[in-house]
Amino acid sequence: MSVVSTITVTVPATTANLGPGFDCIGAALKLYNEFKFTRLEEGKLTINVTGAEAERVQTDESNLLYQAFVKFYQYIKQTPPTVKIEIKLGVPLARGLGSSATAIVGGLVAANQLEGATLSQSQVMELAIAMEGHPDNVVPALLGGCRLAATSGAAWEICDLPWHQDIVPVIAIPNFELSTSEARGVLPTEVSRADAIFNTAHLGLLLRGLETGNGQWLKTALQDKLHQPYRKALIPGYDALNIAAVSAGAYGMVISGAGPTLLALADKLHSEAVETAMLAAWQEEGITAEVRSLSLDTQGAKSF
Ligand SMILES: Nc1ncnc2c1ncn2[C@@H]1O[C@H](COP(=O)(O)OP(=O)(O)O)[C@@H](O)[C@H]1O
Ligand SMILES: N[C@@H](CCOP(=O)(O)O)C(=O)O
Repeated sequence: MSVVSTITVTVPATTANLGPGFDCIGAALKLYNEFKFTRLEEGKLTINVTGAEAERVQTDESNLLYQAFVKFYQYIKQTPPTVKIEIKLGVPLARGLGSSATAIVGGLVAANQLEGATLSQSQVMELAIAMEGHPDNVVPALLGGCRLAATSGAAWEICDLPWHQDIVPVIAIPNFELSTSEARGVLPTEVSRADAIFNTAHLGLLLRGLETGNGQWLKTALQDKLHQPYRKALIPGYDALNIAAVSAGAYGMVISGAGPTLLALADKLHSEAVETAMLAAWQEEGITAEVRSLSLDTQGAKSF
């Protein structure tokens, strides 16, 4: 492929962890950020952002999308070109829906496409994981679907996880932010053997529950002892939404990524009732939220 002057990349939101899969599984959702890069022959970096909360995104060299773009050129040992960047935000910022992953993947994929696909998809993926520090949001953002990532030394084994068509992700996005670094800051550095065993068993059950749609398995599987017990205090209304979602027929509820968005899994018959119940529960806490059912994105980052 040849070097090009303009590229547009769309990258899906993600919901990472899915309860017991802390830092190793995540799914891409049909909700997107769009990034357009245009090479400039002269002038300086310009970044234009549109969409909800656009004013919260940096428009200088500290912009995460641009940092990922530069990282690509550092990797191939070249000077980055001057570019104009246009960002259309569809993924809410700092809500646990992988906005940072979209920026990292978007910057790397755009640079790679501008340079004629110099790097393989695996190389781009490894750069993205190294930048984000964990694989569970950048991997589905890049590849789509529900993905498990396991490391083997420096290399990564990525597994595409079957997701039964009747399982609907219902996401409840509150009107407040929670940065991933703050939500990681409350986690203990060591866990007990009992908690490690608990999560190992529940993750195994989750994978089979997602594949088969077995509601009984999902109900048990969506429990976690590694991150949610510590993080839920950062999310007012967590217990009330959990009770509301399950009472309305959800299999269970978890924190999406590092939060504060909450994710319920339900079957198609109950997803609407679950949406209504979660919204009402947050309203009772005095919190404005947006609640919607989404489907899985299966394509990941796309460029054109
Ligand atoms: N589209 C974007 N362009 C540039 N930077 C972004 C974009 N989206 C997110 N970011 C950066 O990532 C930060 C949010 O990252 P993080 O706390 O990990 O939340 P999230 O759970 O949404 O990934 C934002 O405050 C911003 O600095
Ligand atoms: N495993 C990470 C996932 C963070 O995802 P994000 O969508 O909040 O960026 C964590 O739980 O910290």
